[in-house]
Amino acid sequence: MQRELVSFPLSPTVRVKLVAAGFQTAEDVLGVKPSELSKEVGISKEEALETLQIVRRESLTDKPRCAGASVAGKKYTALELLEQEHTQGFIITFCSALDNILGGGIPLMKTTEVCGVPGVGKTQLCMQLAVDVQIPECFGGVAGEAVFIDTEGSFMVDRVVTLANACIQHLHLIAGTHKDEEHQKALEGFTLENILSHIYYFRCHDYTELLAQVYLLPDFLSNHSKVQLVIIDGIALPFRHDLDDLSLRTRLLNGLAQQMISLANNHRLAVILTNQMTTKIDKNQALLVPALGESWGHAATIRLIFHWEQKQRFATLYKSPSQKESTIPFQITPQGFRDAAVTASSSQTEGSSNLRKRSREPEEGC
Ligand SMILES: Nc1ncnc2c1ncn2[C@@H]1O[C@H](COP(=O)(O)OP(=O)(O)OP(=O)(O)O)[C@@H](O)[C@H]1O
Repeated sequence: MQRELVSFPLSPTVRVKLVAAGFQTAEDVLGVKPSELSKEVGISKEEALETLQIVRRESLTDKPRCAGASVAGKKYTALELLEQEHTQGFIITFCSALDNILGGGIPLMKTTEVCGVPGVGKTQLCMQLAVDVQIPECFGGVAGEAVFIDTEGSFMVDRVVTLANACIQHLHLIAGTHKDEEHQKALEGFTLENILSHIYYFRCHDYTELLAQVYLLPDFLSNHSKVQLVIIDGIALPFRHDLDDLSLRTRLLNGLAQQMISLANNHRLAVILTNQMTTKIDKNQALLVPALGESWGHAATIRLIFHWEQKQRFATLYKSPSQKESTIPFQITPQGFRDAAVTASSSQTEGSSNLRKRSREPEEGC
């Protein structure tokens, strides 16, 4: 890896400082920790992290190019892409209405952002998915593992235990109707202990820790090849409270979004990001919109918005490259994330989601 640092898309100031400090090639930089780089070069920790992210990302895409198989140059026919789409897995949510509007569940190889007001059920979905991703293949699952990055401290292990036990119980019921060896064998490994030990939990207290964690993920994933789901629960909190420099914030967020997209593609896994809602005043109306601004809206491939309508929770598929915009009701039961109890007004609707500002409604009685 002898690519000169001057050929990387770094800011001119950082480039000059790197060269002045004696860093010439990508190889010189990649072995250095962000805090050391910051000290040695005389740049901020954020700039050091961003520099390492850029160099690392560019170097990764250079590798296949050097091997004579450029990623950029690799061509697929539409038929190959169609086959890829058909073989692409999904992680079921245990809410069949949500799975349906998503085309089968949370897709692997894509980034999905879940936005919503506090208490609407974002973390509940994340914890549910960390369990569901482990469902064995013969039960329609992807038999994977999960990485859970928690910026808000919302992860509750007791709750995961409840969700996991409910899932185990559900699979036992299904296995009762398929009394073959494959299902019985798969169930033997699907224990509470195994489920909990295949959720890798990281707590990040600020955006530096979050960026560092994301920066280290490729190495972690190389050693944990069964990980099929990476969750960042609370993407907005570290960036909304600790960072005043808005242009730096945008650059760091763009870098993070790019990193998550390449993780999803390179490791064939699903990425889930949760985001808060914030109030935007538009034509004298207060609207609830996802935090982090409009440019962040392009970061994830799929965007779901969870919201309340009176006493009912709803999920709106707001953005998807392949599925139409739809709204479905859901509920959080003691067993986990589930379909809403059927009522006349809670059937699937297209489009229109009322995301206007309104005070938080009380819980549904479940
Ligand atoms: N055992 C349970 N039984 C029923 N509902 C539950 C249970 N545990 C949690 N809930 C529901 O889930 C809600 C919390 O949802 P969650 O933590 O996912 O919110 P969130 O959207 O992530 O909010 P925040 O942005 O504050 O993290 C609770 O208010 C409650 O309604």
